[in-house]
Amino acid sequence: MVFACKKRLTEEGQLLELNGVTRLYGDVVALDGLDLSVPDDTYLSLLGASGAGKTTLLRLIAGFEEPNRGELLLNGERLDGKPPHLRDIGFVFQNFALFSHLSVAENVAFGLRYREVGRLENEAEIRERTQHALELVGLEDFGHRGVGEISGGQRQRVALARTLVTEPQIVLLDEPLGALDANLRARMCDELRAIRERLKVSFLHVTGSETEALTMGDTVAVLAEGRIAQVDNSRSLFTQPKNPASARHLNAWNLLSGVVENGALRTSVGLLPIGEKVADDTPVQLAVRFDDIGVCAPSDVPAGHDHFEATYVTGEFNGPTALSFFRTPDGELIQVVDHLSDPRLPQLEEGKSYALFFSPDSAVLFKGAA
Ligand SMILES: Nc1ncnc2c1ncn2[C@@H]1O[C@H](COP(=O)(O)OP(=O)(O)OP(=O)(O)O)[C@@H](O)[C@H]1O
Repeated sequence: MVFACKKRLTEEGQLLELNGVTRLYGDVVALDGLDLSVPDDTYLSLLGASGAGKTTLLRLIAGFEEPNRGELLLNGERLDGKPPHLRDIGFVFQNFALFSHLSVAENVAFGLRYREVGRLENEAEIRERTQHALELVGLEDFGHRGVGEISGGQRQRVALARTLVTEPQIVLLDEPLGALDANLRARMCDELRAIRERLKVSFLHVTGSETEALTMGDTVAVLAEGRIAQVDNSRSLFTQPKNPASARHLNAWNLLSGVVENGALRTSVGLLPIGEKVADDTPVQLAVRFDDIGVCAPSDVPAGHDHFEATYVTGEFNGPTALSFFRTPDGELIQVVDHLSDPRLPQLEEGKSYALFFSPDSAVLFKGAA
């Protein structure tokens, strides 16, 4: 049995489009004129900090809430105003929301038996579709078990099967790995991607974890202050963030704010040269990645590098990488990453001042206030 293809794309090949979507809660602007396109047959990660509006966005797409302004289109047809059960959209909740008194198979079959539109009554067909959905998520032998008799990762897969059995055009996943322990999370990352690739249904996966977003998504969208800051593939986003909001969300870039003065950047750590011509008094932020900074004695800065001084505060050993924290004279915290397989940093002494140096080519300049 093959799940039916109900897709009819817009001319641009977009499955889901959000145009100027705004959602207000009293004075709180949860989404602020947000634009987002989700192509067909894609895994899109949506990365945002706590309170950025991730859940609100999913709830609007699913139809649990309506926007104050803007439009949502699925296959070119307006979604806003349509009740959730008519939207053809699957939703996997963070806590899985399974029925504890029903078996795995009955949880999956629930949507087929009781949905308002297209309800199935033929038991053989319900059984066949349920079994197929369980096979898709690798749980074909678990249908008879209670949901209390399976592991966290298996519960996650039951929640996914329960959504997939209804053949949605797109599946929304709200922090789907949040309830799993770290080892299981890594395994489920692979499984979710594999299931999606077999099905060719678009997944929109929201998460606050940059590693999860970068690992999972063919494309990653960064949500900041109710808008999309950048949409890109993982590598481009990580290596070339286009604005400070994206850089901040990647948890891999130091940001130094300042103002251009005689062709250089006046920052809290002193004057830093900048590669491009920018008018004086322009507010600018300079971003340098944690792993592009070297550390040495102030007298040993290698030629061709920019540098500033900061005091070593402490280090954090994470296994393959070590993170070192420095504080600039006016209190900014700077992070430097060293890789165990290729260590670059000298022995560091707490409270001692060092030169933090970087190649001007590795720094990214953002014009505009912080
Ligand atoms: N029902 C509500 N009433 C009032 N404010 C709300 C409501 N729901 C969300 N908000 C506010 O809207 C903003 C976005 O909330 P949302 O839950 O979408 O964020 P989130 O990115 O999912 O956060 P988290 O990762 O912490 O779950 C927050 O400032 C939140 O406090």
